[in-house]
Amino acid sequence: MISLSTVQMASDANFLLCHVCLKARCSLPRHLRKKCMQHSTEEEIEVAVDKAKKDVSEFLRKGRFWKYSEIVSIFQSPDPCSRMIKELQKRGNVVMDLPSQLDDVGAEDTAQSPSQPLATEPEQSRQHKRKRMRPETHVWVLMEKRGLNKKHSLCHPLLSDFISHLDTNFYDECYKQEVEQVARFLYFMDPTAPSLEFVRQYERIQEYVRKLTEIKVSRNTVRNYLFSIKRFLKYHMEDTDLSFRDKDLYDDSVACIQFLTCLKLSYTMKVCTDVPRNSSHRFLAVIYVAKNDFLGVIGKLIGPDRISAEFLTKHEQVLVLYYLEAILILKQVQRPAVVRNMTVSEWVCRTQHENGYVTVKVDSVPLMHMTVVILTLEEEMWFDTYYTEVRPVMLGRRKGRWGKDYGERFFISATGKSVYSPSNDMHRFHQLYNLPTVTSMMVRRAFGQSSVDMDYIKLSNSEKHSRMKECYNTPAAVKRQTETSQSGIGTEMGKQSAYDLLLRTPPRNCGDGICRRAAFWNVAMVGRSVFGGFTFLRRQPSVARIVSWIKKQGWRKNRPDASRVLASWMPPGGVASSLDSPVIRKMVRRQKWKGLLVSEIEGKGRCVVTTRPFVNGEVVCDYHGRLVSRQEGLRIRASMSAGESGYMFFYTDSHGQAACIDAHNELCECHPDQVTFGRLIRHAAEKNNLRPRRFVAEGKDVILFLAARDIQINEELLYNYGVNRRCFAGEGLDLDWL
Ligand SMILES: C[S@@+](CC[C@H](N)C(=O)[O-])C[C@H]1O[C@@H](n2cnc3c(N)ncnc32)[C@H](O)[C@@H]1O
Repeated sequence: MISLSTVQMASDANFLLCHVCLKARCSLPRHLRKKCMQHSTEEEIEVAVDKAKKDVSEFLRKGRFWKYSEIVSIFQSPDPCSRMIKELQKRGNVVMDLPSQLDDVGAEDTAQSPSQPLATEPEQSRQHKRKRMRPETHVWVLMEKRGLNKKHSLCHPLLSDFISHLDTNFYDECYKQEVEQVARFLYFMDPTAPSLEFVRQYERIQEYVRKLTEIKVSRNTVRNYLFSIKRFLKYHMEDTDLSFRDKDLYDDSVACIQFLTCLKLSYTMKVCTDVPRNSSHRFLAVIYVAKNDFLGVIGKLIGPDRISAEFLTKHEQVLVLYYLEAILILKQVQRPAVVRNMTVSEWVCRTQHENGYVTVKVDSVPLMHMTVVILTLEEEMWFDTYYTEVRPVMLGRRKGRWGKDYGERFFISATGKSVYSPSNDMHRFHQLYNLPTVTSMMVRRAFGQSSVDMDYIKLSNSEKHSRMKECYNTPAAVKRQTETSQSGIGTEMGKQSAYDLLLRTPPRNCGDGICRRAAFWNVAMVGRSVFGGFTFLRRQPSVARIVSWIKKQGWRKNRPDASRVLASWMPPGGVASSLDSPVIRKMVRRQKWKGLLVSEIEGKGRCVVTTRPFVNGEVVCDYHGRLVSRQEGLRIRASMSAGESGYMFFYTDSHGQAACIDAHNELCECHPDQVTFGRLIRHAAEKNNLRPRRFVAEGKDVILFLAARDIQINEELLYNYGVNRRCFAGEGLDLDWL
C-alpha cells in the first residue's frame, strides 16, 4: 500500500536525467548503480550524478527561456522541425520518439553549421560524455552500431492505434518500452514504413532475433521483444477490421502468431534433462517453426503447379527429410534406430485404419521388438510424397556401388545413402531454425518415466502416442484417460490392448479435420461417384487434382479422402481409348510425363525408374522422336556407330508400312530443353514391365508404353526391344549388352 507520505516524497523528489537511458529518475544514483552503470565504479557514478545535477540547474537557469526572435527564426527556417529539435536539445530537453529520418538530428549537433547558434559548453560535454560513458560492449552501443536502435515514428497510425489500445486496456502497465520495441522491430523489417507485411517474412524475423542474440541481448529481453510483437499483431488481428480488410494478411497473421509463440518458447526453454512431463510444445518447437517451409516444399510437389522433386533445391529436399525424421523422433517419440532402419517394404505395407490413423509396423531394428509408427492421414500424405517424389531423387544422387540395403531403407540422405545418424540430423535441423537442440533422449525421458528410461521402453507405442497427445490436447486426453480407466486398462494394459484402444479411438483435434464418419464414408465413396470424375483418365490423377475435384463438388460434410481415392484408382477398361484421354494427348504433346526419373546404372548406362506406382494398363509414357520411313531409319542407323544406333524404334504403321521413330538426338527439335523418357528405357526380353502400343492421334503414329503389370515405386522400366526379330534391324549389330 502506498502511504500519503510516499506520494508526497515522490512529488517533492528531484528528478535527474540519466545520461544513458535518457529518462528522468527520482533516485538517479540508485538507478545508475542498478541499471545503466552497474559495471561502473562508485566514483564514476558520483561524477555522473553531479553532472546531472549541474545540467538540471543549467536547464532551470537558461534552458526554459526563449527569445521571441529565436522562435521566429526557427519557424521561418527551411526546416523548422529539425531546427526546433536541435534547439530543444541544446537547451537540455530530451526529444523522445524521434522518427527515423530525424534520428541523426541530434548527432549533427556536434558538427554544427556556422549559421546555427553554438551549443553551450555544458550541453556539448554532456553529449560527448553520454557517448563516452557507455562502454563499447554496452548492448545499446552495439544496437546503435548495427542499426537495430532505429525505429519508426510512434505517430504512425499502426503504432499510435496500438498505443491507444494499450493505454485503454493496460493502463497500469509500463507499455512505452513495448511500443518502442515494436517500432524498432518494424523498422528492421521495413525501414520505409511500418507495415504488417512482416507476418510473411519468417526468415527475416529470425534474423532480427539472431541479431539481438549476437549482441548479447539477454534471453529475457528477446522474449520481451517477441511478446511485444505478438501483442501488437494480436491487437491488429482482434481489435481492428483486418480480417475484413485483408483476409490473406489476416490468415498469415494467424500463422505468424503461432510462429512467434514457438520462437518465444524456444527462448523460454531451458533445455535440460529434467524437463517437466507436459512440455511437448518445447520439443515440437522445431516442427511448428519449420512447418510453413516444409508445407511450402510439399506444396510444390503436390500442388496444382506441381514440379518434379528434381527441381527442388538440395536444401528443400533435406528439409523434407529432416521434418519427417522430426515427426518420428520428437512427436512420435521413436528412437533414432527406428528412423535409421525403417524399410520401404514396411512403409508400403502400412495399414490405414477406419479412425483415420495410418500405422507402420517397423520390425527391422536390430535387438528391438516391433514398434508401431502412428500417423495421421495428413502426415501419411507427407511421408508418401517424400517416398514417391523426393526419395528417388536422393537415391539418384548416390555415387559408387549400391550397398546391400540399396533401395530398402526408407530414409535416404542427401548423398543417396541411407540415413546414418538421425540424431545428427535433428541437431542440424534445430540449428537451421536457430533453436536449441532437442534430442531424442530428452523427449523420451520426458514422456517416459522421468528417471528410468527402461520403463519407458516397456511402454507400448500407443501409450507413448497418447502421452504426446495428452500434452497436445488436454480435453481429449482427459476423455481418453477416462475411457482408459473405464475400460479397466491402467498401466498394466497389455501392449496389444493399448494399441487396439488407440485404433478404436477416433482422433480428436489432430488439426487435420479428419472425422471417423468421413473415414468410413471414404470407403463407401471409393469406386462410386468420386471415380465418376476420373473415369476418362488413363493416367492416375494427382492428389491435388482429386482434392480440387472434390472441392468443386461443393460437398460440405464427409468429404472423401483424396489419398484413399487415389490408392484405389484403376485405369479404364479398353486400352484403345488411351488417346481419347485429353491428359494423355497433353502429355504426348508436352512430354512432361510424371512419376518417372532418369537414373544411371554403373557400366550399363542410363535407365528410367518410377517415382510413383503405376497400375496395370496405365499409360506410363511414349517413345518420342521424329517419324521417318523404315528406309530413312535404316539410312540414319547405318551412318551411326553401334552405340548410337539403339535409339531407332522400328515398327509397322497403321497402313501396314514399316516405319521408324528416330530418337537418336539427345534433345529433339520440338522439346529442345528436356530429355524425353521413352528413348532411355532399357531392354528386357522376359522381366519387362511395359508393353509398347501404337496409336494414331491427329493422323500421326504415337507409341505409348502401357504398364504390363502393377509397377512399384523405384522399379526400373523395361520393355522387350524384340532384338531377335528383324523389325529391330538387329542383324549384324554387335549387341554385346544383351
Ligand atoms: C534406347 S537406349 C537405352 C538408354 C541407354 N542406356 C542410354 O544410356 O542412353 C538403348 C541402348 O541402351 C543399351 N541397353 C538397352 N538395354 C540394355 C540392357 N538390358 N542392358 C544393357 N544395356 C542396354 C544398349 O546400348 C542400347 O543400344
